[in-house]
Amino acid sequence: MLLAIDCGNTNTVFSIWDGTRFLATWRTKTDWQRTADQYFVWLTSLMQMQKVDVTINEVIVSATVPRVVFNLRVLADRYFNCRPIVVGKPECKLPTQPRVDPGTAVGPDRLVNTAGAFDRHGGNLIVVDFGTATTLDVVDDDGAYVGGVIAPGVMVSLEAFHMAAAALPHVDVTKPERVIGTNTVACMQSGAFWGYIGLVKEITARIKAERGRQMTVIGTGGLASLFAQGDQLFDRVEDDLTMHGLTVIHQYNKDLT
Ligand SMILES: Nc1ncnc2c1ncn2[C@@H]1O[C@H](COP(=O)(O)OP(=O)(O)OP(=O)(O)O)[C@@H](O)[C@H]1O
Ligand SMILES: CC(C)(CO)[C@@H](O)C(=O)NCCC(=O)O
Ligand SMILES: [K+]
Repeated sequence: MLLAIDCGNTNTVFSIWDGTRFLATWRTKTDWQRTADQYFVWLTSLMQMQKVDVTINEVIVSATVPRVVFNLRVLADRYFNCRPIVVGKPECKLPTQPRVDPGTAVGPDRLVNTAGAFDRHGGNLIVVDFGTATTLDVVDDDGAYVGGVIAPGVMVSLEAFHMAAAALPHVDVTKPERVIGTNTVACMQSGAFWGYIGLVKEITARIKAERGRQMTVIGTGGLASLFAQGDQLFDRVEDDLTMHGLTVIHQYNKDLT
């Protein structure tokens, strides 16, 4: 059974994949100091609670935080008796090589999103991922990652805003009733919500124009379904896209050996 681990700058998601479907998915805060033993205790207690009675013998990891990889390797080695595949490392092959400037270390999550989206939808895609950063990944017709856009994440900008301005509270993102806020929180929520709608609309339109073709836009990440309520931003919203991409890359590497 495969354990797929998607480690972002904020959260780390663990999913168990039985070859056909995800049996369970659990999320924890990303913390590079968490040890293999701690991961294992946490994971096994959740598995027991949800009666996921399987043996994990394969692990794939995507980590945007390089420092977490060490302890995840120890976890795989000590408790699951295997060497993990780590996306971005030379031993992990990708279905299609990215085409970017030499020396660019593309975030593994973006490579994984690319592989997952291409597997489901074929080429000419824009993947919009609302994580710690808001990223747009452009996928060519052959499935190659050919670049994109990195913007501050929604939570990052709201947190920075709260810290920088003495009179501004912390707010959660929601879809405001109206654009014109009549109190501070509503004003800030409107700025965050419609601001990001505008960002995604403008950038996807410009990407399509720059490439001179129609492209399918896929939204993923925790806030994608919220932003999908604001406008016709996406052709699809797929919350499990990154996890799906991990299973695609894992299968690809297995087939090579
Ligand atoms: N309505 C909401 N308001 C604020 N945050 C939300 C809301 N819905 C979901 N989220 C946040 O979205 C995030 C889940 O998205 P996702 O896993 O894609 O990103 P992340 O974990 O923050 O980033 P990364 O993958 O870079 O670590 C969670 O942090 C969750 O708190
Ligand atoms: C942009 C983030 C932080 C999004 O998770 C990650 O993909 C990353 O650290 N990327 C490295 C830079 C790049 O992708 O070009
Ligand atoms: K993510």
